Amino acid sequence: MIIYFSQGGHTKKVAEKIAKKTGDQLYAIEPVEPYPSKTLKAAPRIGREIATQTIPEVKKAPVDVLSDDVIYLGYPMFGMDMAHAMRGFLQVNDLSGKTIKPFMTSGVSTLKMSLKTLKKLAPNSVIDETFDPKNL
Ligand SMILES: Cc1cc2nc3c(=O)[nH]c(=O)nc-3n(C[C@H](O)[C@H](O)[C@H](O)COP(=O)(O)O)c2cc1C
Repeated sequence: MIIYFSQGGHTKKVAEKIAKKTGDQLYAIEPVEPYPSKTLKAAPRIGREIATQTIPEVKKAPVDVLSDDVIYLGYPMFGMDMAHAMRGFLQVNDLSGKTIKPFMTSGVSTLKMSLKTLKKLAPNSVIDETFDPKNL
């Protein structure tokens, strides 16, 4: 299963590329209050969430979304770390015992900059830090 958050579509594109290669299904996480798809409109909210360290409420995924042992987990980098919407997802969805293959899109930030947050929010998962969708 490929679980991703994408505000502006970049991460969605990468998720879809992974799906083509692996045949996995896609699940777009759903914030209770959706972000505008136009980045100019979404940016003030994202900026506020970064400044105030606010985690938005995110819907719980259906059980079948969480049934695979391997989860590809994708998010944009916002404020040099994992997008807050993905943090909200990990707070209400338990990925214990699973292998997480994380990927991200960003301007300049690296995946590594988000791994501390990922490990904190998925403490009982195996994180494949070497995963890179380009190598699929
Ligand atoms: C409010 C805001 C903050 C951002 N912060 C960062 C950042 O800290 N580091 C970075 O490399 N890119 C940053 N970006 C760029 C996004 O990570 C990049 O455009 C990403 O591909 C967006 O993914 P999406 O289209 O799937 O939402 C930021 C973008 C926005 C709108």
